[in-house]
Amino acid sequence: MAHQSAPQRPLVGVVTDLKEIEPHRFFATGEKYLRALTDAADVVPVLLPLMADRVHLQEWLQRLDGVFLTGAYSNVHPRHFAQTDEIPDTQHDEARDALSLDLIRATVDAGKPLLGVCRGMQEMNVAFGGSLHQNLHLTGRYQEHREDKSQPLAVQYGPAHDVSLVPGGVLARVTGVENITVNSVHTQGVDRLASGLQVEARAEDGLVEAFSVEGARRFAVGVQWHPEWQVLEHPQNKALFTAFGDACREVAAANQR
Ligand SMILES: N[C@@H](CCC(=O)NCCCC(=O)O)C(=O)O
Repeated sequence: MAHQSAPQRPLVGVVTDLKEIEPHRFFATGEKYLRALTDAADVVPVLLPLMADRVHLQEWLQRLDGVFLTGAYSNVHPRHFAQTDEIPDTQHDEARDALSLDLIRATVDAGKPLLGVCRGMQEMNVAFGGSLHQNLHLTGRYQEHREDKSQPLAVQYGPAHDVSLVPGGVLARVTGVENITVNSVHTQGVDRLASGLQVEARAEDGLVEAFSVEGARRFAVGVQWHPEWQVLEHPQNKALFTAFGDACREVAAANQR
């Protein structure tokens, strides 16, 4: 009897971060993202090392069924979206910028699903020509969006504010609700939204908290909050990961035909 290959869960590329752990450099990512991908999206995460100088994007994209962009304490370097000088004492990760920004455009061009969280959402906006506020709290226009680092993680990633979902939008359809209470762990935020991005959610202060990519052939969404945090305890966040996983399953099934 011919061997019937078991249905295989989609493979999803996860962009890593550069970590200096003396005396070496590592490419790493947060466990909570990987567990949300396995437990809520039901996909198999594959870490993508920050080796834009060694690996052609298409070598990955031809084999991946989707791409996931994690959050990170580092910030997108302002040279990618503004002429303003680098703000002193800001953590950057230029190796991640070098991979992520090109990978975002290539992923959407290839019609592969894309989900960006926090820094990943900010990268999507920059990758398509948008800009970021480098210090939301200094603009005088927004509520506090930073976490209190003196608090336990459960508080830092706990409920912080509500976001209103755009009626009829992707997130409204996926979650089935009009508002979500989200966590907030970010210093930067969307200033100019890139053309071609559709607002999906806003905070009470008007800050863009989520968008989708207009014209993307598959699911392509960025959210400023952290839906991966205790994802199974938050139905809307689980629905977001499930929708991303479903889009990746469509790609995987098409590739198996
Ligand atoms: N550095 C950016 C993005 C914030 C972000 O992604 N925070 C995540 C913290 C660590 C984690 O949960 O992975 C900003 O400050 O706006």
